[in-house]
Amino acid sequence: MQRISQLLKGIPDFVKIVEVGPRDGLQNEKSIVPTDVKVELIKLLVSSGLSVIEATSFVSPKWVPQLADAKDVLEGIQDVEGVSFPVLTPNLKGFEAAVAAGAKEVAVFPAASESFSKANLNSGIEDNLARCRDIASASRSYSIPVRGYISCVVGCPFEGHVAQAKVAYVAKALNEMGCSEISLGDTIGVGTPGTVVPMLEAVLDVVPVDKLAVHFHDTYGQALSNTLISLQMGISVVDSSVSGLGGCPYAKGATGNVATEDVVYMLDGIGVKTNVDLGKLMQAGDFICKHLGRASNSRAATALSKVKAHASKL
Ligand SMILES: CC(C)(COP(=O)([O-])OP(=O)([O-])OC[C@H]1O[C@@H](n2cnc3c(N)ncnc32)[C@H](O)[C@@H]1OP(=O)([O-])[O-])[C@@H](O)C(=O)NCCC(=O)NCCSC(=O)C[C@@](C)(O)CC(=O)[O-]
Repeated sequence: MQRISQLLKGIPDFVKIVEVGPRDGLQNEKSIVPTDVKVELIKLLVSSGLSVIEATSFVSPKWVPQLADAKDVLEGIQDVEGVSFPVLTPNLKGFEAAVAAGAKEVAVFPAASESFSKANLNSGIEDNLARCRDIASASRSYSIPVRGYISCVVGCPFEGHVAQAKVAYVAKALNEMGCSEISLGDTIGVGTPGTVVPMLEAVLDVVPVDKLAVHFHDTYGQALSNTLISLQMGISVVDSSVSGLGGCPYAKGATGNVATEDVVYMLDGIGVKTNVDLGKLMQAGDFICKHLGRASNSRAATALSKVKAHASKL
């Protein structure tokens, strides 16, 4: 027991979970999910206790048709108080539309890989950072916090391994432009603690730990190990997606983010507070999985549902 507490010593007492299911989770779904289903999903997630839920993106509907209803989604949750609903904005056009629709927090999303940046945003890293700076500067006049994502922090579907120095370069740029939080994304889920730790060390040299978040996709089943090692390095913000929804259009077979239910189950198990009720979170997961007609990718939710079904038969 003594040994275990030694190993868990560096882990923060409280972890903020940033739920990205309604955005990252749904953005690649082929069939358009109706706006009222998205709104209901967000409200169910709110009732589980989550304090930050990324609601949608103000991107080109030609690039991401699934999120073409961004304005309507924000309208549907405008009466919900006490929760942050950041939205993705790739350029000033998206930023202005988001502000007009009532967004109170936005996120920019450069990549650490040139090829991924071009595929995802039709612009290279430097051009994209210039757009992020424009958004960061516009946001100051509205007092709107800007979150910065970095995609491909350990691997890129086009270029393979991504150098830590490139990630640190983009992280430093986002920090200098005033981003309130910088989320490090293993977009295609190829990282292991062997690649994640050196990447985090390089970023921690240029950005304070309390500004960092981690964003792991679970393609190779490494997301929980990568999350735990990041917490051991002092990071206290974790992005995750209810039921592990999501994928990446540029990497065949890439899966969604680590499931929020699995993160909450692990954190509950090691005594770290999240203020998220796992049972209510599972109801949100059930709701969206039923709508999509598929099983949950959360191992914890699947196991707990089976235990519950078995108990109800006794
Ligand atoms: C950046 C652009 C817009 C450039 O796309 P572009 O085609 O180069 O844009 P453009 O400036 O040439 O304009 C072309 C058309 O798009 C319109 N347009 C231009 N901007 C907007 C906007 N904001 N909202 C709505 N419409 C817009 C613009 O008005 C014009 O309309 P038209 O005259 O042809 O009718 C495009 O590439 C785009 O929308 N990309 C977004 C892709 C995306 O959302 N990817 C998924 C999110 S990233 C991610 O998931 C990774 C992350 C963050 O989760 C981290 C991780 O997992 O690791």
